[in-house]
Amino acid sequence: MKERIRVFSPATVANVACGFDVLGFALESPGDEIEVRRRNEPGFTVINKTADTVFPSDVNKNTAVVSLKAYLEHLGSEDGFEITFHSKIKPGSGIGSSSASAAASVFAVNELLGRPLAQTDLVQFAMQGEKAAAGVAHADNVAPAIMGGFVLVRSYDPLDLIQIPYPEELYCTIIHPQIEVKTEDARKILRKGITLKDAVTQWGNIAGLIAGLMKGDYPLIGRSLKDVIIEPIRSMLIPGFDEVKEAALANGALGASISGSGPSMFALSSSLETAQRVAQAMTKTFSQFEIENHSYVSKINKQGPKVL
Ligand SMILES: Nc1ncnc2c1ncn2[C@@H]1O[C@H](COP(=O)(O)OP(=O)(O)OP(=O)(O)O)[C@@H](O)[C@H]1O
Ligand SMILES: N[C@@H](CCO)C(=O)O
Repeated sequence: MKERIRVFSPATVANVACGFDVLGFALESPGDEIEVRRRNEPGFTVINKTADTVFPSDVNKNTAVVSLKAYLEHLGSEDGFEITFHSKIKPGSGIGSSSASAAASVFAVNELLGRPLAQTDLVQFAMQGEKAAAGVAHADNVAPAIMGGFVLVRSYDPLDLIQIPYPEELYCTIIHPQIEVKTEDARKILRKGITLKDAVTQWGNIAGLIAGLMKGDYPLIGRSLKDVIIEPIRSMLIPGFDEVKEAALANGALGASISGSGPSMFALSSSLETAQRVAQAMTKTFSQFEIENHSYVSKINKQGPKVL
């Protein structure tokens, strides 16, 4: 039996504008890179070998360990593991930093143990990591991180995850301003109730987005990438949000919104060239607000985590 394994686990964009808590997709890059080694005794250790990223090494708080414990408990295993982080998405970035780690550890150990569980069945354990990080076991980051592509959380109870086909030539631009927004905090500011009018608009858009992805209908995707419920509130935490979004649309993006709970913003485009132009325009606009930021342009990740 193998004693160690090194894996990559992808960043993810949750919500995708109109799909709060129910839709997300995975990116080819960036992601977390971890090595998992079986210990000779029970228990867990976390080693941070990243250059400058700070995240909890406390095994009760790190999402990689919390999710792994839930997975091992399910298997009735008392094995212990050492987890070494070689690279890490910045926590609080809005591109699924906590979920990439949660997905990475359960995927890695499931591989080490000879795949006792199907990949989709790992999502429920990674959700426990999200609960530790955000206070809520939302699945819209961990499900795409583990399954790849676009994943719809049709239901939480029972958990019903649907992979949504999408056009091959879809590219994502991410702009990450150097401010931190914790998901836990960004959830507390949301209104608890919504009007029927907003609900009708929102479910029209989420249905339109799913249909647009499945049909490869770019104009429909663009018309549907709208959020009248969450974005108007959370965008107040992102200086320059309206201008940066406008810059993305003016440069050919199909649509743009907040990635997860922010502060990162995402835009979808129908070609690499457009996605790169959109990245330049968004980053330039953020800079006008004197906010340091960096951008990523990525294809959609098809497979989820991979063994390195
Ligand atoms: N392995 C880990 N990686 C990153 N953050 C972690 C990890 N373990 C625990 N955390 C905690 O999770 C929180 C960051 O998660 P949070 O959901 O707020 O941000 P995110 O995952 O980058 O964003 P989003 O979920 O909006 O995409 C921080 O409080 C951090 O301390
Ligand atoms: N659906 C979650 C995603 C966090 O990345 C939220 O918006 O709070």
